Formats: sequence, structure tokens, C-alpha cells
Amino acid sequence: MAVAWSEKASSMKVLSLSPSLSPMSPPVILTQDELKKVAAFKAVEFVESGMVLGLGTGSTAKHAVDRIGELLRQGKLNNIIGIPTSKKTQEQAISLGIPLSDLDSHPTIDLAIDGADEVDPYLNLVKGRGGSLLREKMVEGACKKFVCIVDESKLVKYLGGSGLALPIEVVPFCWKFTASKLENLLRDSGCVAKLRNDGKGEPFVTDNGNYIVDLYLKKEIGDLQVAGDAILRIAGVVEHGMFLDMATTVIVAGDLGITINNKH
Ligand SMILES: O=C[C@H](O)[C@H](O)[C@H](O)COP(=O)(O)O
Repeated sequence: MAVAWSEKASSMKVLSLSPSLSPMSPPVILTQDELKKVAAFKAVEFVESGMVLGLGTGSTAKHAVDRIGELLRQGKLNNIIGIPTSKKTQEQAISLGIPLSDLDSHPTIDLAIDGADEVDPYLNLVKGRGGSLLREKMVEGACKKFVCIVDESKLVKYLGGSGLALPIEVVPFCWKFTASKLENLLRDSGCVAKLRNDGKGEPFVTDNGNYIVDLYLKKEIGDLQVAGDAILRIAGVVEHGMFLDMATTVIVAGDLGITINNKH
């Protein structure tokens, strides 16, 4: 069962942002990227030698992968096997000397660490604004523990509430048809569907050779699970970017410190 942010005090641990600061140190304002790094480093404290690890994708997860590589190099972690969630993370992990495998060989993952685009009060997530949602969902769905790491700008009252995209991975074939089906399905939320482009005037293509249709919502979706299941029933949809009831822990770094929110 999930809990709302306001009800989380008993499950929440507030920690210092910088362990090197004494209690009398003046407050330090961190940049957004520094906050991402703080959350990532905290998550890596959950990693133990011998684990099979899901390696996330994005600017927050990158810090975690860097840290894992650093600890391996220093001999503070051993026998780690990483399962990357994108080609980009795979390249990063290889450059850091992190041994890699895949879900075929390791269908059960001990722990995954990954960022998110939005986190709602029930620890549901939007992911995929970097385009990696399908592999992320496969890997994170195979985890015993999924630790999500965000800076506090990612917290929303409801999924889609940032006004930014809810990404849907679709097959390229007749993507306009699929996009219109999605708009129609979520018309009560004022849904507008747009094909993501690569910034050079061409469609963005995922690691799996698919397109991304970004949904922009004016109103909250009612039942997320029902909506998610209905989205997946549209022929042409490969996966959606709502990660419902998947994160076991969300670590949030903000101006006042870190909160560690555990799913009950
Ligand atoms: O497809 C991208 C992933 O879902 C990312 O984890 C998500 O977009 C968050 O990325 P960032 O940490 O860069 O904000």
C-alpha cells in the first residue's frame, strides 16, 4: 500500500545533504545536478558486493553508474553484474569496467537504481522522457528492489501534473493512427499526442527501433492502472511510461536534505 507525501513522516528519514558538513555549517544551495548526484550516491549505499544490478538511464542515473564504477575500481565493491537499461548506459558501464549481462542470463535482479521524470505521492512514476522506458520497464519489473532517485523538482501531485510529456513507445507503422487512438482514449484528460522528434526534424528512434508519442494532459487521469492497461491494448503501442507500483524506494534530494520514501 502506498502513502501520500504528507503522511510519510514515520517512513521517512531526513538526512544531511553533505556528510562532510558539520551541524554548524551554513546552508549550502546545491544545483539541480548536484542534487541528482546526492540522491544517486545515497542509492548506491544500498549496493552490496555480489549483486546483479539494474543500471538506469538519464542524467540522474548516470551519477549512480559512475559511483558504482568508482567503488569497483577502488575495490570497495566486487562481483557486480550490471544489466543496462539503454545503449547509452551500456556504453557508460563498459567505459567504467562494470561487468554486464542481460535479462536472458539474469532474469532476477537484486536492485535497480534509476531516475524518473515525475513521482506522485503514491510513488508512481513517469519515465521515458529520455526515450528508454521499454528497457527500463523490463529491467525494473524484474527487480527485487527498485530505488528511484530524483531531485525534488520531479515531485508532482498527479502523473502528468508537470504539464510535460507522458511518453508512449509505439511502432513506427501508422504512428498517426496510434496517436489518435491514444488521444481518443484519454480525451477526458484533454490529451494531446505529439510525435517526438530528434531535434533535427526526424522522428526520435528508440534503442528498439520504435517511435515515441508524447502525451500532454490537461487534467488528471482517473484510474492509472485502468488507463495503463487500456493504453497497452491499443495495437501499435509497445509500452507506456507510467511505472505504477514499481518503485520500492524513492530517494528525493532537495534544499532541506534527502528523504527516503519506502513503499509499505
Ligand atoms: O528515458 C529516460 C528515463 O526514464 C530517465 O530515467 C528519466 O527520463 C529521468 O531522466 P533524468 O534523470 O535525466 O531527469
